[in-house]
Amino acid sequence: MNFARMLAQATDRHDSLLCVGLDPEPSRFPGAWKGDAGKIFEFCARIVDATKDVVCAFKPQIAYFAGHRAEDQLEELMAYIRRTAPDVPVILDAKRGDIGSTAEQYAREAFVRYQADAVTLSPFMGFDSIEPYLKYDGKGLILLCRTSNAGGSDLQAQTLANGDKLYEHVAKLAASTWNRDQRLGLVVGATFPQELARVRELAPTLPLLIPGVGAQGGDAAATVAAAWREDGPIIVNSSRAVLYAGSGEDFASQARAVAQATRQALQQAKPVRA
Ligand SMILES: O=C(O)c1cc(=O)[nH]c(=O)n1[C@@H]1O[C@H](COP(=O)(O)O)[C@@H](O)[C@H]1O
Repeated sequence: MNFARMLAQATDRHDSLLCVGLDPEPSRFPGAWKGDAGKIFEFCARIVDATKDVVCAFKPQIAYFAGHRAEDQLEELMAYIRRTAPDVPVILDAKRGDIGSTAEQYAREAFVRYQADAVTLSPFMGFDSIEPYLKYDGKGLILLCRTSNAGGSDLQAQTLANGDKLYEHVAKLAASTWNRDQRLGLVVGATFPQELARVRELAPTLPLLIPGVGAQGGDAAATVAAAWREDGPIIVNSSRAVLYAGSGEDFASQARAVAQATRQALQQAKPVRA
């Protein structure tokens, strides 16, 4: 099944706009697992078990695995999610961007090695750095547009010769010429609700991956108000606030409680249908 359809079904079935980000940091693991990079898979699998019925997606961040020489555990985790939560799409957060021949290898990594349903990409190197990923039917490509960090403004807020800010230009391209077969989405931080609303205006129906609620302080209600549309999917990511909600043996149920509360806050912020 393609990414867009999986996302729509998981969003509906679980009544959820929440994506749980899988950013395993061993130094924050509970109890006896603390500091043990050999427990990355187990930690993430427990989080998946505890939240799979309250999310619209999972988003493993590849650096948290690669940084600990734990790519094998990421492969295991991807297979585990596929097996135990087959209806939940998985976005591999890799933020790749390179010339076409190298991009082909990154695309292979995301979609063949890890079997992801979608991947995050940097659009900085232009369309030919994105094109190789389009060869994989049905997969979603989510381009960085207005990132959640303060430094995102350094480049993304610069005004171009045509009067657009760089992030606006990215949104326009993704909503038009670059979106050849309707598989592009955009990353926009919850920490910048005004820019989020602007991106939604420029790209009314594109899926928006919105990180920054939870640990980065973005507001769930403001996020939904700025970006949610009946025909424009949003995927609101929270990682650390969910993963490290508890530090004891009950960490998974604590994670579930925070995920449920975040999911509810997002649902409640949706406009009531007339
Ligand atoms: O592409 C992303 O997911 C991303 C883009 C962005 O602008 N900001 C951002 O925080 N992220 C990722 O989203 C997650 C946010 O984690 P928390 O701040 O712990 O919720 C991390 O995995 C980041 O790498």
